[in-house]
Amino acid sequence: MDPSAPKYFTIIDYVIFALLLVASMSIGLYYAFTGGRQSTTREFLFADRSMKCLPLSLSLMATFQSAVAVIGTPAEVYTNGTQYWFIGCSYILGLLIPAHIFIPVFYRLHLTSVYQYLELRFCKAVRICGTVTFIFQMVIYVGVGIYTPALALNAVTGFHLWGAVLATGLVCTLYTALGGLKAVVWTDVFQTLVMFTGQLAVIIVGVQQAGGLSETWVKVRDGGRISGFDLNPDPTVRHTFWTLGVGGVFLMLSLYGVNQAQVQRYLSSRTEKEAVMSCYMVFPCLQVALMLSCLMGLVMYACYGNNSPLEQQYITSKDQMVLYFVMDMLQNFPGLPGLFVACLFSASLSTISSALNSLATVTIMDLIKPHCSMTEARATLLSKMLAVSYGIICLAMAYVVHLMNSSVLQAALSIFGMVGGPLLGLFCLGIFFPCANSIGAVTGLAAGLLISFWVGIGGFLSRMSSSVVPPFNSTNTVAAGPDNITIIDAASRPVGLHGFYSLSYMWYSALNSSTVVLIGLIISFMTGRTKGDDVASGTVYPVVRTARSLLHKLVEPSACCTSHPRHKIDGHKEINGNVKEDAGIQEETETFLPSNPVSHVEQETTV
Ligand SMILES: CC(C)(CO)[C@@H](O)C(=O)NCCC(=O)O
Ligand code: NA
Repeated sequence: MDPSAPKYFTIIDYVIFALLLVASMSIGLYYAFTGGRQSTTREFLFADRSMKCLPLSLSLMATFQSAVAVIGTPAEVYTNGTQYWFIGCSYILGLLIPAHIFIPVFYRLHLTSVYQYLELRFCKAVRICGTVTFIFQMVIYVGVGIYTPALALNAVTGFHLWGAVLATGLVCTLYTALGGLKAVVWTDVFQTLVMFTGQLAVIIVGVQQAGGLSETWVKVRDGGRISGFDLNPDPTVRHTFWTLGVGGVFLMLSLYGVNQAQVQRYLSSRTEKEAVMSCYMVFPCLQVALMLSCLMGLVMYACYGNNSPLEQQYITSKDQMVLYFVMDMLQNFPGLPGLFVACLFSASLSTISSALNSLATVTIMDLIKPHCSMTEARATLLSKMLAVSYGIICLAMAYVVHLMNSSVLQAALSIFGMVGGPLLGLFCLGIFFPCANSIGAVTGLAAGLLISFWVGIGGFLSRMSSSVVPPFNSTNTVAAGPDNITIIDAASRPVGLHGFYSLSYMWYSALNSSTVVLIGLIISFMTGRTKGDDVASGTVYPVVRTARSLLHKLVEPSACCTSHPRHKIDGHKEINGNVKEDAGIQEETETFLPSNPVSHVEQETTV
């Protein structure tokens, strides 16, 4: 059979794909007609603040794991080897810090959106700047998320491009608008399982086609696809242990620490402990997801070696490789291509729905409600209409993405770093630096975004114009192990402004968040820093005191049994999350700052 001929779906494949959409829709309908029937914003946006950690952790993982990762990671591993796998190291600190610093601060303030924190800590203007930046980030990201699976499907199977975009966009918008956060979380759970199953099925069949496990291993090892620790400190090398393991921590913090979509899940937990647990449980889920997508890249290499379908010009971009591989290898397994396409779209649906729900949340809570009072029923109706509107805006954005052209994984992670990075900096400025003031915060954010777009767009343009150094592709991999790559890079290392532009995209988040903190502090000191007493209580994390008490516990282990306040949280287990004004938590909050906590938050949160 001619390998360049388009591969077609069988009827079973279509049925499986349709089943995914029907099942997701049904979950949406179920939550539209049960419980409180989505009649309050508390239910629609916060799932009644009663979620448990298992569904939450799967949902937390699903939010930023879209078809982009399912398609992009194997393509990356196929071309450049397993170096990217080291991003898994960044998950450790990238989740521990949110669990023990961001969640306690945000949860105890009873926020309605993470941007409300910015108003409590700084002022209304900072809150609005943060909200607008977030909306900008998520709309672009969702555009990429809707477009990616549809494009790959179109290129390989001839499936109608805009048909797929519209089908996913509309189904997703509908179940998000009908079922609220409960539907979003439970479809995430279902879709994550479909995603894992699809990937696993392809890997198993792929290993079989490559001649078994040991044969697969020999092929990828001889092909130089197993990378060791690359400890090259050069920040312009795209993927090294430092860019992935350290730069990745900042990326993770911007996503799992301060991104509204994730914080909303922490806030909808029954208890703070449950929120922290869900954050812990994301770790194994993320590692499984990363492992499956990296393995898929290796299996693909074992099957094609250096004769990639891209090289043979059966396809036109790296991002079509995974789907080509699936259609090529799974031809004789009716239903499996459909399962994988369901996997791909599951990954994206779970991302889009989380994004739409969080976009509706910030728009109502940060932009509308503070400025005009309305009844609960009105606010809920408005939230649903906002979810639909954002669905349509994101569909339009998919068209804009269609006009751009870049490797989807790098594009998505660059957006996180370019827009999420400055936001992370803004929150860090507030949480760790009591002296920072509002003017510093706004100026810092502006400076961070400026540098970010300068480097990001400069880098994009200079990569476009200087395709002198060919991307590391399969022709020169035969002889070149990972060491040779470094030499090629070093020889052509760019200088001056070009050096600045060629900063690895994995450092964007770190660079941009540090810029915000640095500029924010300088401006704060120039315009009169905030005095300790003027900082709203509970909005600052006491770094020094926590470090000192940790040290104390290490030196004197017996002291922890008497002075540790943990038993107070445990005492809450049986108390339902609604009763948060309980004395135990008040006391906990007081360990942050010794004055009356959350008094001024209440008017807005306990509607
Ligand atoms: C963001 C991480 C690193 C962790 O969640 C990973 O899921 C990923 O590479 N995501 C790429 C973007 C996407 O899949 O939409
Ligand atoms: Na997803």
